Amino acid sequence: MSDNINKVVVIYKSKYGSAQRYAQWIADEVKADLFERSKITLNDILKYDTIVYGGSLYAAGILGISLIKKNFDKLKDKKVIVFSVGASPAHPEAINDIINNNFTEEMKGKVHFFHLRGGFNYKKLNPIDKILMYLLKKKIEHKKPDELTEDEKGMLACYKHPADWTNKKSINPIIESIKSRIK
Ligand SMILES: Cc1cc2nc3c(=O)[nH]c(=O)nc-3n(C[C@H](O)[C@H](O)[C@H](O)COP(=O)(O)O)c2cc1C
Repeated sequence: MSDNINKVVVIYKSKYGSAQRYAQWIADEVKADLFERSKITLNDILKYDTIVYGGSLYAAGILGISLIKKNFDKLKDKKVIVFSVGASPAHPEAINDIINNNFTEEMKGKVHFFHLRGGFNYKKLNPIDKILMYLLKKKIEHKKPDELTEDEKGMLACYKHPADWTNKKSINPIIESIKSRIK
């Protein structure tokens, strides 16, 4: 690890691999330790100065965010960076919704938050996710074409053609945040 950054850990929870890929890219870039969420305890996390948590989005929730939420009292004096990974593009309304759905008021003031785009492959979903996404598709299709938002149109297109928006460059703001000493 280079001298100008503190001890960094990257923790992730992913179902189909996008959040894992981003976590791996980030950990490689700053030479941080990398753990899947179930493989690290709170006591181990407390040994680090900077905690980066990444989880993919399912029904507006960041997978495994309870690890940070439940223990925030013990983590709040450290630098905490959270990133979500989802099908939604990172526009301000989407980011606001993610923050409101997943963070306490205290976390909103202290956590450095980023949203990254993952991927979507309907054919590869497990049976339950497939049913959920099928129902979402039906709900979107029920709308009149001129009522569809750009995101909904984009989502419908993904059912036919798998999408992979993961892009190494999009981790750059997170890398900057890890390297900056300001908490
Ligand atoms: C059942 C289900 C619910 C989802 N809900 C959301 C969501 O609320 N917001 C979003 O942006 N993406 C949502 N997605 C898309 C996933 O977040 C996206 O595919 C992501 O890349 C998955 O990351 P992973 O490969 O790390 O599991 C959902 C996908 C499924 C299958």
